[in-house]
Amino acid sequence: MTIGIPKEIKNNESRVGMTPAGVFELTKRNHTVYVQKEAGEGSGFSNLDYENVGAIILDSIQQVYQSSDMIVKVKEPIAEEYDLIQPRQIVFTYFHFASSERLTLAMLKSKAICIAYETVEDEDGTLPLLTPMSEVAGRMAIQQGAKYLEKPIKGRGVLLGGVPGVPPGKVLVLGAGVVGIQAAKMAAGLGAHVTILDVNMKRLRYVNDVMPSHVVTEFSNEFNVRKHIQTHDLIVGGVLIKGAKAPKLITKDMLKNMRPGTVLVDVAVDQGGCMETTKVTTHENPTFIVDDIVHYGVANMPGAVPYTSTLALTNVTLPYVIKLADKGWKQACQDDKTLARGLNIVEGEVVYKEISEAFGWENTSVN
Ligand SMILES: NC(=O)C1=CN([C@@H]2O[C@H](COP(=O)(O)OP(=O)(O)OC[C@H]3O[C@@H](n4cnc5c(N)ncnc54)[C@H](O)[C@@H]3O)[C@@H](O)[C@H]2O)C=CC1
Ligand SMILES: CC(=O)C(=O)O
Ligand SMILES: [Mg+2]
Repeated sequence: MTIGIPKEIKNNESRVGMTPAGVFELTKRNHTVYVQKEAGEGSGFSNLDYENVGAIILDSIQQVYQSSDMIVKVKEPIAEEYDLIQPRQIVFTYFHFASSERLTLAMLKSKAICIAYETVEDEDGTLPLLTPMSEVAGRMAIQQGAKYLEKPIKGRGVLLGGVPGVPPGKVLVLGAGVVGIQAAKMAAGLGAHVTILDVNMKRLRYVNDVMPSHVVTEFSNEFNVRKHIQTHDLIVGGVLIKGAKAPKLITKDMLKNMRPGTVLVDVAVDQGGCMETTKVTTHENPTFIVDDIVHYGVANMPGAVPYTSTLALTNVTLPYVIKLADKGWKQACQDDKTLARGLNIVEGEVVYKEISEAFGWENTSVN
């Protein structure tokens, strides 16, 4: 198979879809790998690093898309990339379709096979290709939140860890999944008081077992959310309903009950956000203010730490890339149900029901 690795063009996205180690595994199996010039630079990989393991470097993104049966990348295609995608081309990347009707329509029109990292799902319901990036984003949420709590950038002016004689800051984490647990762990490590909410009692029991006593679990319901937003300095949104739009746990009317300078880091922004006033932002311009509340809505948080994130992502994607390359998508998905759950759009048809539901569509195909 021919496999193409384009350079990411989303704002401040420095990850790349494959490392030289991944290319090595594919060329060893007689696949051809095209890498766009400088695609790996932001993650510390030169053109020569790729050439040394048998990749062919192409000058332009157009050449990569035109030459490849399968595109392996990181982020969802952005508007400039829509027309590059070819009918029956496999595109293996994050898509987050439920948050963008425009992207969904463009991919339907392309007649490509869109396999979304974020819905590849193991038998036990875990998401092996989302997990490492959620680990990164959960940890980063506290780093970012701590920074935006500083007064010069309109935060409340609270030091999360406090100091001797002064109580620590308070962090509220919505969702005790991968993002939530990593955020709670980082916040607890800084000495902050942490409250973590989920609707899944198994997750809360687990958190209660493994976290120190200044991480307190509570069931997630509107009453508890309304109560805690009044007293917490930093609120991290990490809820997910697989493949679907995130539920809005913090509505606009609730902002007036928060103290000015409270910081909201809505990590779930890529699935539409779990806070009503969330908007997608970029690393260049990560925050905005609504009713004196600081909002952070970067949808590619791990893109800012590519040296860590590219390795963490490609560690988990490579085994599936190899299966797709060796067998083609149909056979690979027949043989591996985990991978098959990643199929979102196939040649003009939505094959993942939460996506059609997100837009209220009954008909799932275009002609
Ligand atoms: N902005 C970014 O750069 C990144 C965003 N993400 C996003 O972060 C989100 C969370 O991802 P993960 O932690 O991996 O998901 P996960 O599936 O591990 O955890 C989600 C948790 O939300 C809980 N939940 C569902 N409804 C809830 C409710 N009403 N109240 C409280 N909890 C509720 C679930 O029970 C689950 O424990 C996803 O949308 C993911 O795409 C992940 C990585 C990077
Ligand atoms: C998961 C995701 O959207 C990201 O890593 O950017
Ligand atoms: Mg994202």
